[in-house]
Amino acid sequence: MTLRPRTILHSTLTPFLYPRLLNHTTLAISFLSRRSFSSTCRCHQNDDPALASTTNPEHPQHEYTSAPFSDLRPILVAAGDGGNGCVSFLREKFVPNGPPNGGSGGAGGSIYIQAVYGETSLHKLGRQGVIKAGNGANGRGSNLSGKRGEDIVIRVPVGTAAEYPVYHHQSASQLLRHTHPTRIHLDLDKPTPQPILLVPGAPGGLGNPHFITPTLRRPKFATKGNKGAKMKLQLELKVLADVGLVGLPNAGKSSFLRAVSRRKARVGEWAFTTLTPNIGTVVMEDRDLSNYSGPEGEHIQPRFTIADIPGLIANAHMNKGLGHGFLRHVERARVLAFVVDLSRPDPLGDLESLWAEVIAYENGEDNPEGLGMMAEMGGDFVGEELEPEDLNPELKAKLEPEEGLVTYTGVPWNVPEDSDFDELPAGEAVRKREKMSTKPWFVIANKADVEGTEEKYWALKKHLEANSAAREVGLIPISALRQEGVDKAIDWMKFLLGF
Ligand SMILES: Nc1nc2c(ncn2[C@@H]2O[C@H](COP(=O)(O)OP(=O)(O)OP(=O)(O)O)[C@@H](O)[C@H]2O)c(=O)[nH]1
Ligand SMILES: [Mg+2]
Repeated sequence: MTLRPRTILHSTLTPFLYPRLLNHTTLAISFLSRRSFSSTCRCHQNDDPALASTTNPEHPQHEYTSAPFSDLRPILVAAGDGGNGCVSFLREKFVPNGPPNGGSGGAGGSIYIQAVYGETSLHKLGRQGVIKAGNGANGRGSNLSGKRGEDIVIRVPVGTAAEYPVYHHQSASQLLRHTHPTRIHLDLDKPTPQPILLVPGAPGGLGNPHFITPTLRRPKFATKGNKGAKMKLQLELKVLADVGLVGLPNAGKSSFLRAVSRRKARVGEWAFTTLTPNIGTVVMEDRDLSNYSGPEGEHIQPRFTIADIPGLIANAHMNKGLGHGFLRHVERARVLAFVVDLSRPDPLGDLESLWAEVIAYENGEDNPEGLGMMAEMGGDFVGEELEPEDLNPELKAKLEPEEGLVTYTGVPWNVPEDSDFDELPAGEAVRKREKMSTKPWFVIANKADVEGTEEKYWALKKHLEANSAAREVGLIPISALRQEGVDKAIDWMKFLLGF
């Protein structure tokens, strides 16, 4: 991504200041008003503002630029082939030329996807190579239809999004054109009790009795089953948390998480200590539990979750897109908590860079071609050519599904009428991203125990208030290290989450 100059950052920051906090005065953060800062400090400050020196020498940069965790998984799925139709005739004593009785082939198995609690990673899926459903069995004589192929249900963690490509006119069967008219983005952010159909199994061939006509009483042909469609799916696991911590490397996000939850997040003096997202849970012991229910409906102590993601960096010395990639983990957070390090030379500039990253991510700027996630991962359409059988028109008409006949329960999207399979509206090709800039947000000003940070805190506060319509600015000074002020940050989270 290209970095925006400072002046632009101002203009992107300003309109989003406290959009949901207007006129809010009840949560008076009185401790904010005249907090005296401790002057004794244990300094973990990094003098080099460019952060380069904070990089752990034992973890050279190329190690972390390769995004080591498996939250994006291209997988190849293949529906089962249809069994062939059978050519057979009744043969009995005294019935020398009996009527045709070839059974039809069984349909191939379908591929389904289901989001379940209990799965935590997409790791296993990646190792399976092609995930293939069973083939339908061939039809047999005596009108015995072939057995259906076995279905496959891909179980993924709740929070997985699946994206897959368009099927084009010539290459897809009628069936697929009905079920998959366009690129699909499926967001499995809740468990799905019923598996969702991804690729329907291919239809089986028809046995020879289907081709009886007034002039042809004993057809000596049947049709072959269709080949099962294959396609490449991009699965993406997004961490689901109520609050997302967004900050530069070393700002103290993991320290904050450690201070407020039982999560033992790794904390280090170097940038990029955190390479995979951590989720911490804050249990609100002061709340009455009767009003809250867990995923299975049972009453639980009210709680919320906080996601600590790897640090975001605006500097060009990182691979393009690395920082943005992690933002997907806070994309679905309900509240954004920006963590700034008051001990750095320009906390305001840092906050603005963070906003710039968020907005660049939201606008898809890490992906200039606008081709969406598939392009990012180098994925492409690998659907097999499903040539229509070379059949006479009468037979073709039989194979074409009748209007309104092909309805698949479990497909959660509507098939648009008259959809043009070859053309995609430009906007739809771009991966859908949630609007992050409209979420409620506040700022955690960390490392307030370090000497000389008080002035920076007030300067930052003044600047935010001057640029905001809100009366109270959620800028909470804390020391994650000493666990001071963190309760106030939690209060803000509770408030913004509506507790
Ligand atoms: N003085 C002081 N140091 C702190 C405070 N909070 C964190 N630190 C230190 O700052 C350094 C970075 O802390 P982390 O919690 O690992 O920072 P992070 O934001 O998670 O960093 P990444 O995971 O690399 O993005 C560590 O050396 C911490 O001990 C604080 O409140 N005061
Ligand atoms: Mg960390």
